[in-house]
Amino acid sequence: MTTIEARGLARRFRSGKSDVNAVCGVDLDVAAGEIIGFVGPNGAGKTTTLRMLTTLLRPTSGTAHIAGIDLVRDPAGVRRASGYVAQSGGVDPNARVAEELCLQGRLYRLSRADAVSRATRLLHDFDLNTVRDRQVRTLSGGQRRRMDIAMGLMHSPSVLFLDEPTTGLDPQSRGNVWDHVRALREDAGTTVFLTTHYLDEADALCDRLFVIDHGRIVARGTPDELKRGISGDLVTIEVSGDTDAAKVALAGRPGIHELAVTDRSVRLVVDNGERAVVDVMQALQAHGVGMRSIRLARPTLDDVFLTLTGRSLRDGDA
Ligand SMILES: Nc1ncnc2c1ncn2[C@@H]1O[C@H](COP(=O)(O)OP(=O)(O)OP(=O)(O)O)[C@@H](O)[C@H]1O
Repeated sequence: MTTIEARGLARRFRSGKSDVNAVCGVDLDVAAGEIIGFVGPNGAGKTTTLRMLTTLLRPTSGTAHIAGIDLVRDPAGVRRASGYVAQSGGVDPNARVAEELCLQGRLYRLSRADAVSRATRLLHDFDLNTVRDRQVRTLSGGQRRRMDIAMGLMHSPSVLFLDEPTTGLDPQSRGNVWDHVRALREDAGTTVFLTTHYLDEADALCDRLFVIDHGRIVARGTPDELKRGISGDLVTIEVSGDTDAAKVALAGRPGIHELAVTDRSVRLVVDNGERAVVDVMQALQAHGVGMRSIRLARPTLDDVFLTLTGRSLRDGDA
């Protein structure tokens, strides 16, 4: 089932005398239970797209449905079906954690009893029980971010939008937030659509990525598909015998784009690394060529990003 569907979604801003086309006709299809990463350099149009999908900003043109509900015709319905966690959560720093969660539930018209029971569940799920009576301003960065996410989940939305959920967190807290995001999908089948500036996060956490640049989607696919789309995988084989014999064994095999022989090793650029490793081992064995080691390397998402946008995400940050 498609949970997020957008067609030709666009937003233009008037800036002085000129127009800024922040988002220029974005199509999105996200299935229920997917974790989607929305990545792009600074100013690419991520936040503007997210603000449209969460009804905070009206599209200039295009349509979108969230959980089957029309964004423009029924924005209140979309807000009931989805949760949004902004970059800086709008929580009162002096409020107490459990009380603030209950208040959020009441804003979504949960009964008092339902709000308490939902808050109790989320405090448990997000490891916040020990800080339930603390003031929000006393929380650590990771606790604070987990609380922001819990706030977005009080009304049990089927879709959760997260704007840079781990920015500024230390590696351990980031890993912890990832675990909680994964658990949302495992336990409740929640669809998660997140923006991130961390390509390792996109790689480790997301099922699929949409790469946006200059307001347009320039690539989409699983992290592996995107990496493969760049240049193929790299297989390096160290042979114990004659490298020329290895070359004869491997030349012209399907899926191998490039074959280079050095002193003791053979270097291949291949379509699909896993498949090629098996194929290469069989071919060498069949030709009686001994092998010391075989190594598979993939282009990183940084390579993908650089190729697609001409910028590294890190440059963008700088
Ligand atoms: N209210 C506005 N008025 C004029 N231009 C705007 C407005 N909001 C955004 N823009 C412009 O639209 C473009 C897209 O901005 P957006 O904030 O969506 O990018 P982003 O991908 O979220 O960037 P970042 O990674 O820096 O948060 C930018 O050129 C930005 O300057």
